[in-house]
Amino acid sequence: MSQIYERVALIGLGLIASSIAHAARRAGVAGEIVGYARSAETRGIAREIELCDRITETMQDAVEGADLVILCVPVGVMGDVAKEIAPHLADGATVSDVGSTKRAVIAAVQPHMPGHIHFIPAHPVAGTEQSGPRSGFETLFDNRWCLLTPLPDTSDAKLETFTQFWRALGSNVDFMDPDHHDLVLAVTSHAPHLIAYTMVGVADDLSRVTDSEVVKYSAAGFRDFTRIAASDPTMWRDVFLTNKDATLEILGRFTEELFALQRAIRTGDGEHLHDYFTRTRAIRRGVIEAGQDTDAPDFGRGGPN
Ligand SMILES: NC(=O)c1ccc[n+]([C@@H]2O[C@H](COP(=O)([O-])OP(=O)(O)OC[C@H]3O[C@@H](n4cnc5c(N)ncnc54)[C@H](O)[C@@H]3O)[C@@H](O)[C@H]2O)c1
Ligand SMILES: O=C(O)C(=O)C[C@]1(C(=O)O)C=C[C@@H](O)C=C1
Repeated sequence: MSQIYERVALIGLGLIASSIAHAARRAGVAGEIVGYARSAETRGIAREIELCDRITETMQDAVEGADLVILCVPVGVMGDVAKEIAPHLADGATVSDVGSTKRAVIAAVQPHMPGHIHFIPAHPVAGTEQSGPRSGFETLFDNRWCLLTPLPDTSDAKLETFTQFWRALGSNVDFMDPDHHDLVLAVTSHAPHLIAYTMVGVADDLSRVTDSEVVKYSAAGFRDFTRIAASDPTMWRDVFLTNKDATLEILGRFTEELFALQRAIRTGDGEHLHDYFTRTRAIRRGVIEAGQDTDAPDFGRGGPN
């Protein structure tokens, strides 16, 4: 793969930035990768593991001369970071982000962007419950979606170059309206995280269920909940505060369905339960048969019942 950007600046050296650094290096798409982290400890780790070609002490030094700048910080501070870097951005640079919500990030960042800058919001739909500069790995984005929510006046040429960048990192790229993005992610990521947090909180509240029992006896479903509930609290606080409407809409619907299932259990309405679980199973199998879940076991094609 050949170089796409001369200098890529990563602001905030956590899971996503460190994965971008590894994947960009693997693909050879950046002439130089420059990183900025606000804490001296993180900068020290980043230097020690040689995460980037250069680690800077200030955001200004990181973005100066960069033709691509990616904001890899929690969504709640995107606006502050955008404001701080704005005067130092190179002429015609592309600025992007990796935030899990898009409408609020656009509202926070766009007003600070000078006219010569091309702001292209992005969301790689790939992650783990880990955080920090050591947690990244080069295959994180392989075969995952990266959703771009370009603004109406985005230059076609800059968008094409940026799309090539994410494809080179291993992602499939798709384009979405920011509000639609936030609604889709509320269903597929944000509400499920809140449900996992709640379920683990409930288990923790039960006096008989000690921490060790939760881990020791957890079946696959609950094990996934505990993994997800170990995700970064700052990141997820910001996700919910910046995707309020869509998350509340989905949680409202979720609660209605949950009450209906609760009622079916109480009244012994096995038919309702069976019909419901049959419908949800068909959805899962449909996804697998359509080839949309590359991680999934082969249940949909004649595997175990
Ligand atoms: N973790 C995931 O699964 C995942 C997946 C896709 C997108 N995202 C998004 O990516 C972004 C980063 O998430 P992450 O998982 O890499 O988090 P992380 O906690 O691993 O890294 C975030 C980094 O930002 C730094 N930071 C926080 N506030 C800052 C500030 N004001 N100025 C400079 N640096 C600051 C933190 O110190 C940390 O190093 C978030 O917006 C998140 O929504 C996360
Ligand atoms: O696998 C995980 O740990 C994740 O939760 C990753 C996940 C997701 O919900 O799929 C979480 C938030 C992101 O914005 C994108 C990806």
